Amino acid sequence: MINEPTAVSVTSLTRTVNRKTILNNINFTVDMGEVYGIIGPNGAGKTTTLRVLSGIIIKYDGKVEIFGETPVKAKQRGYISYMPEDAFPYDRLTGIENLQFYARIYSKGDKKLEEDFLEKGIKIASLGDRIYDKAMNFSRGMKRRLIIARTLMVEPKLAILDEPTSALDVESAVRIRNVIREIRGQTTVILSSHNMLEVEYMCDRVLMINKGEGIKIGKPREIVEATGTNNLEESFIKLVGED
Ligand SMILES: Nc1ncnc2c1ncn2[C@@H]1O[C@H](COP(=O)(O)OP(=O)(O)OP(=O)(O)O)[C@@H](O)[C@H]1O
Repeated sequence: MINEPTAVSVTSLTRTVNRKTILNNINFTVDMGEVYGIIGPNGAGKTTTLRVLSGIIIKYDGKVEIFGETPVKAKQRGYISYMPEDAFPYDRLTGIENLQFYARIYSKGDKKLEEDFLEKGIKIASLGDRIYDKAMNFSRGMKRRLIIARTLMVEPKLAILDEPTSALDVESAVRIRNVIREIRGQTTVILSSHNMLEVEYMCDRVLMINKGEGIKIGKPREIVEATGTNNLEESFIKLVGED
């Protein structure tokens, strides 16, 4: 069982590519079981931050610890389940075959665990009988639900979701937001979004970033109150304007 109070700690994270600073001295910590949002406009550095946390980008300055390990070590230990923004299912497999494939890999021969993962995945995907259909016949929202299910069903210590609800219709986005809210407290989740309004609903705390720099950290309601605005979107505009 998970005991550590701090799941993720990021200190002075800086990434420079071809002399261009993409992330500039980013600092934040994520508590166990928290749903943490990294929010900012296009090009702010959200995906880069998540790719560092996932152990995919290994060239950076600063210190990043995931359950006390480097991201690469945490990935090797199977602590992290990462959903890239452009993740897609295997089109030629049915929905359930997609889930079975991952359940088998992550359960490492433990049949009972494999069944548990699959059962959980079916529930999260909530595709009804369509789960027996080939993924190529799914709508964008159905595909995303399948990918989210695949990411979360394996009960990772840390789930990293890049723009989990982007480009989805209202119904699919609401379903996914509810899934994320439901796992709050059980799984530590870090997600990115440029939809600041939905983040208010999903996240315990947020890190606002703009042009590679952290501009505010806090609970959505506290940020809104401190900035004297009506919502996070207005807060962001006010904070960036004051920059
Ligand atoms: N390997 C790279 N080489 C050069 N520039 C890069 C590289 N990776 C990212 N960038 C630039 O760094 C900035 C941040 O990119 P990133 O993808 O992290 O932003 P983002 O906040 O996720 O944006 P979006 O919401 O559009 O996905 C962008 O200006 C991007 O073009």
